[in-house]
Amino acid sequence: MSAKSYLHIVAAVLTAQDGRILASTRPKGRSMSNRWEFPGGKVESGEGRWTALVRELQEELDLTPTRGRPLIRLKHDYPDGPSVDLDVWRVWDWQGVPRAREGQVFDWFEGDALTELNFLAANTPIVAAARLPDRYLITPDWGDASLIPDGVEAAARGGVGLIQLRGAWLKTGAAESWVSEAVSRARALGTKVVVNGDVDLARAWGADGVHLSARAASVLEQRPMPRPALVGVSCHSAEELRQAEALGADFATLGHVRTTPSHPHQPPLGEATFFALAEDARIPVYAIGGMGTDDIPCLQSRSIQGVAAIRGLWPERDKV
Ligand SMILES: Nc1nc2c([nH]c(=O)n2[C@H]2C[C@H](O)[C@@H](COP(=O)(O)OP(=O)(O)OP(=O)(O)O)O2)c(=O)[nH]1
Repeated sequence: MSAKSYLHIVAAVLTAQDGRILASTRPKGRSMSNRWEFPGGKVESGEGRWTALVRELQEELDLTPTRGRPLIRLKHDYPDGPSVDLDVWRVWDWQGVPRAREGQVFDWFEGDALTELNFLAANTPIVAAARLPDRYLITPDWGDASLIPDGVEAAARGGVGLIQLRGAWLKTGAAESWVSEAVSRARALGTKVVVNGDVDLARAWGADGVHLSARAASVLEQRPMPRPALVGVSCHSAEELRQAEALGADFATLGHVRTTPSHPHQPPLGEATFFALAEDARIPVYAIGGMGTDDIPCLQSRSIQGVAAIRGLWPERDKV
């Protein structure tokens, strides 16, 4: 049997300096018209990916992108339409002012507002990737939770866009005040905060979402919090990734990629297995386990969201 053929599509998540993202409708007369999408189109035969993206943005919006990187790549089979291999890029810099050249409607949206638009069916994970940053910090499990708000603020100031609050301290009496302080300081800097494991606490404390273990995710039939809340799942295998996708999770962490002090006796996935699993995933994936910011360029060159880490991202104690 011959392998199914997929149309290679490039699309751009144009991200302005204030963080807003451009989305546009498919023009009348096209398939799936009026649904929202990210600007882009088919790669022509023999054309490079970036060249195709530049051409599509010039044709559709009169813009020339000048800086970008792969964001997410996934395949989708439309039941009554094409099978597409969506190769989506984050673009931060461009020349020109966008103008609709094909009768489409476009606008700039905050990340959360994107979840309210009627996007093409393939785009749910793309919207998740567009909303998520490349660095995901998990708080260390310290006895002294009073350091959490300052640490969270320092990390947010350093550009960490997503933080998971985790640790035994979450169950202590003082936790609520540390969490609400951390959430409000992070939010003021545009950083989101999710709570490890406990959906009720995440809701009660006004966090931006929850991060679940694969085991906790496996007993759920649907997302425990509706969008725009974020739902993440810790995955270690293809099976757990499929489970997270079926649940409608916004993202997964996958690891551990390398041996780490926190898992000294468990064999790591290793980079080859990590990349094989992550590139096959249909939701954004963060590499976890011995990873740091130095790994981000390599991960991004392969359309992987970024890194999740404790040690690799928690600010030095003297900066807290
Ligand atoms: N540009 C773009 N295309 C997307 C996105 N999501 C998604 O499923 N697609 C699909 C829709 C189309 O089947 C294909 C894009 O091809 P295209 O935009 O060149 O298609 P087209 O205008 O020639 O229209 P048609 O052939 O589908 O009628 O990829 C997205 O976010 N942006």
